[in-house]
Amino acid sequence: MSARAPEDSSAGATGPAPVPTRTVTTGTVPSRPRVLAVAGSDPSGGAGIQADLKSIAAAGGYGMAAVTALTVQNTQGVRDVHVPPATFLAAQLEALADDVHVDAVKIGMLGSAPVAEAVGAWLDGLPRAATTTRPAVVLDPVMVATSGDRLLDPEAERAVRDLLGRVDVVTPNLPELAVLAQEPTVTDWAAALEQARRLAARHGVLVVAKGGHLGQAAGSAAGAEHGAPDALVGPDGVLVELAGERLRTTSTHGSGCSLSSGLATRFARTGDWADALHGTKAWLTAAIRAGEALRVGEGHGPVDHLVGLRGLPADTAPAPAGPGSGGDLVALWWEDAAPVRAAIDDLAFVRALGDGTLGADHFRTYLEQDAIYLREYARCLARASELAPTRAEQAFWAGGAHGALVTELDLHTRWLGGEPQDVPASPTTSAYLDHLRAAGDDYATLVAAVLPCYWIYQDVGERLAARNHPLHPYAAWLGTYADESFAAATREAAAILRRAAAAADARTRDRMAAAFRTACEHELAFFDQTGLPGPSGAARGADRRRAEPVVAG
Ligand SMILES: Nc1ncnc2c1ncn2[C@@H]1O[C@H](COP(=O)(O)OP(=O)(O)OP(=O)(O)O)[C@@H](O)[C@H]1O
Ligand SMILES: Cc1ncc(CO)c(N)n1
Repeated sequence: MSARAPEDSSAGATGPAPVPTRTVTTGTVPSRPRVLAVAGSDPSGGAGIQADLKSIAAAGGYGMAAVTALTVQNTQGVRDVHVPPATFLAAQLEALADDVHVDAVKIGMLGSAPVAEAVGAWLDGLPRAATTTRPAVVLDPVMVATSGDRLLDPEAERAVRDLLGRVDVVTPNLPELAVLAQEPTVTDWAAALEQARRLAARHGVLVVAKGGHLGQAAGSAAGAEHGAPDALVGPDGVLVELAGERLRTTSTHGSGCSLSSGLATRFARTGDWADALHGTKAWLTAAIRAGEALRVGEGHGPVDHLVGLRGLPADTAPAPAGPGSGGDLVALWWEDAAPVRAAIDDLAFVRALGDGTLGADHFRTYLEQDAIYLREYARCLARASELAPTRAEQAFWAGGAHGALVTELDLHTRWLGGEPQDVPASPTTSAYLDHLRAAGDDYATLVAAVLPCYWIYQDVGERLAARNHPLHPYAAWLGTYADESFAAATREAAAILRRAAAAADARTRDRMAAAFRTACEHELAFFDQTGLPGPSGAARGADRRRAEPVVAG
């Protein structure tokens, strides 16, 4: 399962091996990989082996753990560290290797140089690359906890650096990246990617550069403007870059541990580091978002590793395992669409609607197209009602169709002073409607295609409604967004989609994911069709282009 040979362990002494992102295996990829975490223990359950085991399970693997160190730790900090003899860790690793076929290894906190050296010796004894039996190895070079406490002796940094040539992927945060590269800590993302590339080239290893610490070094506490990007970087540069929304939360304790063990598990299932990082990032973002609700501790709380299990009705089995299906698919699809949603918030039209500077002509053009859209959208909801497998779902979609025609369309025509006359559907409106109709008789795909219209409207609307005030020129309009019954309908539509996804086979789930994503992109194009120029036009271009093939097809 390994992507590379372990020979070049002495930094820079030999030429680094090429680092492919897609591993050619002679065996089959296991659907339930056996994944070993070699890491420290965090009694608060958010980081270390406790996080790893939950993360591995959430990604569909079987988790095992060899403990390198014990910490006295809660969400506020690390009070003490006890490192048992390295020989005891070596005995744990040996006992496992004697008995269990390990598909992937994640290495976390090592604590001391002798422990790091014992792990290195164990890695050296594993079967060589290009066989079916060598596990993929991810190293999370843990040096400092989220709370700021040290978790590695300074003299052990060299021993961790020595492991770089023996692993497939290393996942440093920005300060750890600098220590490994033996260079100053960088403060911007472009410099981080360049530093990661140098490290990858020097050691023949793939580097996942993590943007969680961006903004901190520059002194801005939240760093919201930096986002939370991650990237997979090889010796020749960036292989995959994932934009990430920076969530305003303190629930990030153990996010690095969770990322690395999720990555190792997903790689063992797919054989592709880029896919594995993509899936892990989508899951982790959902897990960070859900962390606060766990209400664990007063400091940096844990992420909710099992976010994928929440919200599934008790009578519904989780979706069967398969690449990319890690529990709550609908939450993952929503997270996957985060860049599209961010681009909607960023549109000149949406900003101007929020701050009240939107011209009446632009608003009118938007409403006219939306009225045309709503009449057809109501027909799609009526079609969902026709296809619904239960009476409750049939009634729900019939109610949705009625609501779109009566409540929403009435509002439009009142605002416009009558039904739009002789206004043709724009290419953008037609393309969106064609996409909805393309689901045909496939109920699950149709439900996936119609949901973004509810969800994005409700989500964007919530933020717009928060900016309303009595003197706002569109006060009456923005007021309609804060409607709790619409929010409830959105939740119900999402629950129906979740049930449909849980019952669907893998091919249908793929179709559903594409229908959901494309509908999100049509939402972006729809909001943007009034031709209002905005500062972020270049960023939006990519999303618009993705929606275009649907117009052609
Ligand atoms: N506020 C946030 N919002 C969204 N994602 C975040 C946030 N903070 C961290 N992440 C993500 O969590 C992962 C871990 O990132 P980070 O750079 O914080 O690693 P770390 O310092 O090793 O983590 P740890 O907190 O476990 O020590 C990355 O995927 C990062 O993008
Ligand atoms: C045991 C352990 N490993 C790693 C981290 C880093 O988050 C931590 N806080 N505790």
